[in-house]
Amino acid sequence: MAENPEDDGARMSFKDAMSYGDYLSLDPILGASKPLSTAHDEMLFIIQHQTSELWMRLALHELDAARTALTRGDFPPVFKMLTRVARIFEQLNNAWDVLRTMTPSDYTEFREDLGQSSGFQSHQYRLIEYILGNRNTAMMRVHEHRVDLHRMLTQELTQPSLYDVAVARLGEALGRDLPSGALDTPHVAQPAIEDAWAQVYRDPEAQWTLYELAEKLVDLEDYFRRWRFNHVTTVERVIGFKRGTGGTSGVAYLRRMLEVELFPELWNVRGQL
Ligand code: HEM
Ligand SMILES: N[C@@H](CC(=O)c1ccccc1NC=O)C(=O)O
Repeated sequence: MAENPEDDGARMSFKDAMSYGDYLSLDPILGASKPLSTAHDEMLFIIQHQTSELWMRLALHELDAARTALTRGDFPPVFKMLTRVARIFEQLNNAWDVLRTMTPSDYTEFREDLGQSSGFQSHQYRLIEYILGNRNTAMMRVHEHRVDLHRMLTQELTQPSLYDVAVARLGEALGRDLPSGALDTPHVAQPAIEDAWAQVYRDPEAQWTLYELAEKLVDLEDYFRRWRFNHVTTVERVIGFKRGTGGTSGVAYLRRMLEVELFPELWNVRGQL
């Protein structure tokens, strides 16, 4: 006889109680995948982006809380949250395997329907970059028509980045005065910061907590770089060297973005150990 979960005590009526779908707001979530064309692969394209945005939402939640904890010098939760963010990026990196099943022929069927929309206009992606310290304000203009989103980005730039806060903790622990940099420009490598990290790496036992923080940040950037690399490789595979719908040169633009370093001193220091 087939199993009837009711016999095992499962609640079967949700007329008067919150159900799974209620709790997760599945009606709006699932109702939001709305292909514009009849092309079979457009659903894949939409779901891929929507799930990415949900994971980015979680990454932002974690990064913001990590920054708050790091500001008060509470390291253990910071480590836990940064590990989770690296795992989220790993998840996003693995997701490219699904999207790669879409060929150029499949994509061409609906690319025109995308108009001039592009991932370039993802405000959450930009917020992640801003919170990590890559604060290129030129990227904000595409959000001018959305006052609420523009305000979120502007508000992010009023706070020190996660990396700025990490450097502040580093300076404190070593008793050194380290440069703090501007809030509204991308972080630029500073020899004094590199030297401070070098002190940590030369004697990890003496500053174990900062050593662990440094490695968590490197790990995070490592996964982030892999995301950028997977993106540009997928883009080349699917649209070759066509211009992007967002108006950039496409692959050439994305290749330049591969050169962006979030925590440059942490990479540079490796050469001097
Ligand atoms: C077939 C799949 C994809 C293609 C052909 C593609 C293409 C492009 C191109 C050409 C650009 C440059 C901007 C432009 O001119 O449009 C771009 C930027 C971007 N795309 Fe994609 N993309 C794809 C999938 C994805 C996915 C799955 C995401 C995940 C959310 C994503 C997120 C982004 C982001 C965040 C940018 C801005 C990058 C930056 O400014 O550094 N893309 N994409
Ligand atoms: N920039 C892409 C279009 C694209 O990928 C896209 C379009 C709308 C929403 C998300 C997108 N994904 C990433 O850029 C292209 O040029 O084909």
